[in-house]
Amino acid sequence: MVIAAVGQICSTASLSHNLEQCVGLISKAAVGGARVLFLPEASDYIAANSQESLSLAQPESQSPFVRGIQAAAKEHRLSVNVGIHVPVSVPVSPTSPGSPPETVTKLSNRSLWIDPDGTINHRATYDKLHLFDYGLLRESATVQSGRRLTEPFPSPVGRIGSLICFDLRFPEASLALAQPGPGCPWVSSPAEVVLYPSAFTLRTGVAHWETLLRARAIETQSWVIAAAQVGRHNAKRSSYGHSIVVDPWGTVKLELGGVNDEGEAVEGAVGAVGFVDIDLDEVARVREGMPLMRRTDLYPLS
Ligand SMILES: O=C(O)CNC(=O)[C@H](CS)NC(=O)CCC(=O)C(=O)O
Repeated sequence: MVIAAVGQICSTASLSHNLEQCVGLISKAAVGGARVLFLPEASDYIAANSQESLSLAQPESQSPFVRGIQAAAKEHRLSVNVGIHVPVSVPVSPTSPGSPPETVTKLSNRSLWIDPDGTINHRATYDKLHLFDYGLLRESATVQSGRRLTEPFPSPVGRIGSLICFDLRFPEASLALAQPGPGCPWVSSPAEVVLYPSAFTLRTGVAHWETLLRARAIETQSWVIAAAQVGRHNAKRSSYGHSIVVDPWGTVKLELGGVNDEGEAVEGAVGAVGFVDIDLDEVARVREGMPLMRRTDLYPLS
């Protein structure tokens, strides 16, 4: 058994305030005996609009937010998974034939893994593949979709498959990580834990959040860990909260607080940290007890 901690924050456009929240949670997680802390998507900031989001992003290697998380992870000897934004240069097709190639700056919506010595595990970096365009939110206006799944990587709580938020609605991605068929390069070492750091909306959270997370755990026969943003980020935007850990049988092992109907976090929900014993034998027991032999010869995953 290894203790994992899940932290819930309310990011705003103030990176220093967001860092403060995360560092506080890293310390609480360490005091509680956790080996790993899972933090939400976009822990570095949630901006009020596209321009602000683009202007706040900093390269990973120069970001005071990332450095602050690295220093706190090292101080407390703890692994940390955290969601950030990083600028990326994206080629655009020339406006007229013969004009020079141009680029625009967009963002990667990135999940980072920081080891207990404070270094970034670059093999564990994942850039969100599916972008959320719904209602007033147009993620594709600022974010460039990632180019690949990240091969499941070892951690103190088992082999991890990283996905982010809206990726939750695409079961093929989690199946490829945790129940890979022939043709997946990591077929011998599938994920045992699937991550969905998130910032879900209220409307979709009430309707879908827990059901989707439990379904992903049940069908991948994996632990599912979803650290979530909660409460009001700015005048226009709130997140649903309810960070969850689900075991490979689909039982909810941990759930943190959410928001009221107005989108205000309930008492204690911002800055909450929860602890779960991750029992990896449970993955083996569930997978051996009920083998899910996919007929990917008839319905290929890719
Ligand atoms: O905006 C940022 O900076 C960080 N990114 C997010 O919060 C993203 C894109 S707007 N949110 C989601 O994917 C919510 C998905 C969701 O709510 C659903 O699938 O129902």
